[in-house]
Amino acid sequence: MLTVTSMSYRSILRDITFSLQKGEFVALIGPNGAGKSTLLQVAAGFLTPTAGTVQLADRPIRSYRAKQRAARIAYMPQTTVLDVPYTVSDIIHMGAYAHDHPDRAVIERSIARCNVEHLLHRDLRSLSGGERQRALLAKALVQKADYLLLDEPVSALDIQHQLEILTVLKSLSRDGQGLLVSIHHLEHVVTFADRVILLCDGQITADQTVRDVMTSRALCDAFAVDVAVFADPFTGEPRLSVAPQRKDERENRICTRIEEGSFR
Ligand SMILES: Nc1ncnc2c1ncn2[C@@H]1O[C@H](COP(=O)(O)OP(=O)(O)OP(=O)(O)O)[C@@H](O)[C@H]1O
Repeated sequence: MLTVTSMSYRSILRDITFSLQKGEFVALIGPNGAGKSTLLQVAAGFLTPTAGTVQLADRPIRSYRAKQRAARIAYMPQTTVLDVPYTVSDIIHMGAYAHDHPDRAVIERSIARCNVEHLLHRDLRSLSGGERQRALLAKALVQKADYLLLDEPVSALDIQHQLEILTVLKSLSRDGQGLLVSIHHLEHVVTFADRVILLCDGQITADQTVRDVMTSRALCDAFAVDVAVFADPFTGEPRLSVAPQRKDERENRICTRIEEGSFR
């Protein structure tokens, strides 16, 4: 288990406590500047908290050597700036650094899952934003880590690739990996996540099931939008609709039209 306890980071994060278990798909949501990227970097061991602890399997995350940690946690940043002539193939194979013997089957499966076969010999710097994001995600998958901490991994993808990649991530969690994924598209959160951590102004304001958070007043307060969650009439799956909050509602801090759907 990855456990964050009473963690603060400078003035950006305050008193953060949560845990991530293998097999969970946890969505990290919150407004711009709430601290999601910073939280992921601290949880992944790349930033040292100014208070509190981050433990991985009952050991401080910072006590792991880089290679040991890479075998347990794969972290994908929101943006990656690389000004060296690596091909996509080079980058993806770097993910295998965490293990003494590269797992060919996992490398091939990750390449296929992220749909980057046709890009393998391209210079990473020449790719489009979405192509680059899929290549870097393939690298993270190749790490075969127990936990994946992914910062907006589908933000640059077209809708088909967003759904394909989120389906892949969901299947990884079903197969036993623990995922903490920052996502701005609330519809995707409803469809794919098991649990939601809502971060507002550096503090966790909700850490509950999708059903609890995505129909709660907290969501409206956090984003100042009008939210409706309902059961898809054809499939029964949860669906979410968002609209700008009406001015009078915003001033009165009234959150309207939150409907409990009959989804699972
Ligand atoms: N290196 C830094 N120095 C100073 N302030 C920083 C630094 N990194 C982040 N911040 C600030 O910390 C806050 C949280 O930033 P962070 O990137 O973690 O937010 P976020 O929730 O990921 O936002 P977004 O949704 O826009 O990606 C922001 O106000 C940001 O300006």
